Amino acid sequence: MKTDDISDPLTAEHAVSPSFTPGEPLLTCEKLVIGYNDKAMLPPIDMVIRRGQFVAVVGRNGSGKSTWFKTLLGMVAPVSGEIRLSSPAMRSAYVPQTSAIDSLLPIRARELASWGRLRGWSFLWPFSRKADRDAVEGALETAGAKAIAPRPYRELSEGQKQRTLLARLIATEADMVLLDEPTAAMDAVAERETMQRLCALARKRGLGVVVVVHDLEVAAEHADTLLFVDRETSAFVVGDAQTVFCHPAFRRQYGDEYCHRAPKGPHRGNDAR
Ligand SMILES: Nc1ncnc2c1ncn2[C@@H]1O[C@H](COP(=O)(O)OP(=O)(O)OP(=O)(O)O)[C@@H](O)[C@H]1O
Repeated sequence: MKTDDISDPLTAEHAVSPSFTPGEPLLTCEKLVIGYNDKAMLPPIDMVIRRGQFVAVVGRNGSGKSTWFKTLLGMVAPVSGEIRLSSPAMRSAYVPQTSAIDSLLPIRARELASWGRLRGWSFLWPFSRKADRDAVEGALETAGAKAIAPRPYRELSEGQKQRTLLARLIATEADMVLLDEPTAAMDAVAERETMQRLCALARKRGLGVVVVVHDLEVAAEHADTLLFVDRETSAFVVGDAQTVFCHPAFRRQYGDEYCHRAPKGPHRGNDAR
């Protein structure tokens, strides 16, 4: 697929939220303290994740990025503070850093993507509804995984597996998606395409998209909001690339170079609207 074509599938009939209000809050962290065994890892976090927002989370290894994700998802209890959802019906989906999917499982990429549609007892009749089948096909297309859909998951490269997991995530039709280093195993072209797809999910479907990414250039180019976490200086900095890259805590870790090159002014991601 050519880079220019990437966002096209999102305008088609698979759109999740035909009408949404960009900027509407999805999830609010209020004085949220994350950590394990009642021990705070970072200062209290105050932040709102909104519809249409694309947040890139950056920070050194072990700074607490995955722990924050797991806390948002209810997998780790907060030390203190609150996580408020906009409504009880608000749904989030997650792609973890390393997939726990057994690589020996005899399943094809399309079937794995269809797991995104499983709810309640629907595992008893997972492929019976046309709406589900259409959503899976749309998700495979959006994730750039159509061509690999018939192939056994275990035979895919790590980058292709990540695309399949992205398709499963899109198939969930969640309001907010959290992805922990989804492009770690991808080449530069696949990484760029994936980031553009995530941008389009935020802009055109109104999802709140939060992605952990280690490539700072990629983060600045695609996200409209950056979030920098740093345990050494107890920093949790949210803002545009300029704000984050020029923050003293960030410069202490990564040097001044990023600050000098940071795009000026509010950045709305790379997806032309
Ligand atoms: N279950 C746990 N119990 C106690 N400490 C943990 C647990 N899981 C992770 N940690 C510790 O919490 C700290 C933050 O880990 P976390 O995985 O959130 O960092 P990260 O920023 O996502 O790192 P990376 O970039 O390497 O993925 C690390 O010191 C880690 O060892």
